[in-house]
Amino acid sequence: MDATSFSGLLPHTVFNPNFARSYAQGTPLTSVSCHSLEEHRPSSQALAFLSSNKTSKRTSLLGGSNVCGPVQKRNGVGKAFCAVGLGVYGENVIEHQSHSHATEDKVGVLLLNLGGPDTLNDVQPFLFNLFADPDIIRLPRLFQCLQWPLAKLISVLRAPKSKEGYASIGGGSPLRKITNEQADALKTALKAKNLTANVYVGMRYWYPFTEEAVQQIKRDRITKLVVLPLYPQFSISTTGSSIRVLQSIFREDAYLSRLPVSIIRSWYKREGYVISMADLIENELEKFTKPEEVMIFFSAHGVPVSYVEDAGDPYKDQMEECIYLIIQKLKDRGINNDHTLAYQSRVGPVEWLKPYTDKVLVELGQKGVKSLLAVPVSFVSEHIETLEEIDMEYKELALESGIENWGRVPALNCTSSFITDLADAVIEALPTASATAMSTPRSVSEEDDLDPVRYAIKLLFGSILAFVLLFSPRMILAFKNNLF
Ligand SMILES: C=CC1=C(C)c2cc3[nH]c(cc4nc(cc5[nH]c(cc1n2)c(C)c5CCC(=O)O)C(CCC(=O)O)=C4C)c(C)c3C=C
Ligand SMILES: [Fe+2]
Repeated sequence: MDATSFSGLLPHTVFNPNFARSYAQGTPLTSVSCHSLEEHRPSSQALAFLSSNKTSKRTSLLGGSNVCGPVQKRNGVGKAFCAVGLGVYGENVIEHQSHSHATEDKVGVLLLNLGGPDTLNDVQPFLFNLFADPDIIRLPRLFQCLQWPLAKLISVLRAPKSKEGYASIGGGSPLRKITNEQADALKTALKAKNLTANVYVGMRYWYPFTEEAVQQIKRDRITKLVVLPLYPQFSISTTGSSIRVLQSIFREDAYLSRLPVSIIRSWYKREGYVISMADLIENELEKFTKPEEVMIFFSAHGVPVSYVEDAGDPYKDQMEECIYLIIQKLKDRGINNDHTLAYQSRVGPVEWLKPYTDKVLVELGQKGVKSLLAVPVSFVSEHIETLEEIDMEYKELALESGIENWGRVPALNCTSSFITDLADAVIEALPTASATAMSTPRSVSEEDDLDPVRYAIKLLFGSILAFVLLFSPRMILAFKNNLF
């Protein structure tokens, strides 16, 4: 498990963005924004804000600061980590006395998740929030003032296609309900292990937003916090983005910036997780007439190649290691099926991790594979990409391509061995008395954005570049090919 503990004051070093590749041991974050709930409001309000409050601190509009705090230390698990910042991992460790004198600790666990639209009306504003995230659409620095207009444009254009998907799975995302159930189950599992804790849910792009969860944590006067992103593998676009938001909230608040916090940044190596996945696979294999002939097809959520190659996102390496561990566990049980890994859910005109799920399914069918078991592996709840993309789109494609027997491993959801293991992970990660800083200072670029003249210059150049970018042949082609 890869966990990090923090509390206390802010580090004061701004790092060179050229160091951005070194994600290997740290928490990858891009621009540090002075983030607030405004960013999450439905797009019309967000855009109104864009035009009416230009000198505000909401520097995510211009984003792209590529700042890293210098915090790095060895945690209890013996792994080096970086507390904050875009892939830059300095040696300085800043430790502070935490709230360790509290007579009785009040433990909180914050589950971070992506969030999903509750209804079809929520789809476009949800997509706006997603595309407005500089960790999802990573624009070159000069273009970063386009983040919101671009998010508006893409969300409006993509909404009809997404709505169809959500309509086909019952009119909204099941993520909120399932994550709440996981939170309840985790609380019970912790209680069974003699740890009384409040478990909170904080979503990145829809309700209940991370900000709301953090406000509740403050109201409850929590004295120790464990942050558990519900993504087994770390990616800039998932855990990285959620932690960036947390850091910016904590940075602005005296109480929170002193709260001892541990962040579990990835947990795909945990024995309990690997066993739970192997159990689910074994169980589904048994439903086939000839289980030993089934191809185990891991389908991971993709990310753009540039995340891995330019920004040092450890996601691909972690995914490959995760698959290896699950396969080893199956082999230990005498299950030696063929397996393969492919990446799904590509969006936009750039190159994503390969091979692509749809292409591999067709190839396997053409090669004569007759039985296939799809295993979603980036995420622990059912959601649109399992229920619609895999169960409907990919199944249809596979059957058309010659595959005759199709199965799909369910998401872990509230599987008890999995929840019990999460409880162990939380207990192992409980922050100790001394901890390092959670939040980063504002970046040079952010400070620039507080200056109206510099802001106006950036906006002018940004608009010119926006024009060029939006009408580039690549973007036009991407829209034509339905890649948004
Ligand atoms: C545009 C870039 C995207 C990246 C990068 C990305 C990474 C990523 N996402 C998940 C998990 C989920 N994604 C979900 C929804 C979703 N994601 C994107 C785009 C990117 N994701 C879009 C446009 C959407 C909206 C749905 C759609 O229109 O297709 C969800 C929520 C699903 C739900 O039920 O509501 C999850 C979960 C991971 C794990 C990941 C990187 C590793
Ligand atoms: Fe996604």
